[in-house]
Amino acid sequence: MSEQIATNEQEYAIEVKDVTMVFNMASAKLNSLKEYFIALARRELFFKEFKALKNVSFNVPKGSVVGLVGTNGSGKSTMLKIIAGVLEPTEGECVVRGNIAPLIELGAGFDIELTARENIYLNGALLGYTKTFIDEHIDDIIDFAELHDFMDMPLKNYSSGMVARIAFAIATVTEPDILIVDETLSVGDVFFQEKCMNRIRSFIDTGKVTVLFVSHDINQVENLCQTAVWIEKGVKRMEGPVAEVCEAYRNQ
Ligand SMILES: Nc1ncnc2c1ncn2[C@@H]1O[C@H](COP(=O)(O)OP(=O)(O)OP(=O)(O)O)[C@@H](O)[C@H]1O
Repeated sequence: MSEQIATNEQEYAIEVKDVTMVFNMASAKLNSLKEYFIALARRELFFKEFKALKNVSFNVPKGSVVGLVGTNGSGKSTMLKIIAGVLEPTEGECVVRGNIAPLIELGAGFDIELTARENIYLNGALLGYTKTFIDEHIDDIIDFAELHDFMDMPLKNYSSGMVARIAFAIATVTEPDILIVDETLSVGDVFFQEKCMNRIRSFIDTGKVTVLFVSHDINQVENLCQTAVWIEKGVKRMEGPVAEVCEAYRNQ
């Protein structure tokens, strides 16, 4: 019996187990670090607890494509960051099996003083690629980003869309086990978005890559995903076949 459970668990790429995330928010508006320390010293600083996620649980089977839907501020990005290991949940745990390409906050690990080429090596190292691997793939990355003439320009002169192009190209140069896609692609132009979606679809077509997809474009979620999880005000409201969840979400 226990052996069967273990086998089933291995079939999940992601297990979100009873996750609660509490943020401490300062109750007063402070404009500087100086004001912060003065308020702290005077014991005038109070924090309010805010639960961004409340006992959320769901499983993502390996090779499945799952959409995460919910209105603004419902906790989707927080959930993705916990899964990607960027945030530690206050309670509960998240088990992830496989390597993740997190397409959230694209370019967050970049150094804007360095050139795009230098950032490819830096970000590649953060993603666990060796220098030899990047040497072999840098042309593919530059080709995909279509920024050949800008490779030796410091990133501070890049537009947000150009940064997103480089970041997406690096993160998806190899096939990940798990791909996490947030709204970030929306900063790219429509042609680049289409190119990114094609690459995401090609990963999905292999049947091996697990995809967790967040978008406010409900039609896109319906087109791409098989199942969906609806989170509202930090609580899981519904989980199931994508058409049913999206229908309920539209009619809320
Ligand atoms: N670092 C933080 N500190 C305090 N509160 C935070 C922090 N990050 C997120 N929150 C709060 O947690 C709640 C959920 O935010 P989150 O970004 O996860 O929502 P979301 O569903 O992704 O929203 P959107 O659709 O607008 O992107 C919000 O009320 C937000 O203000």
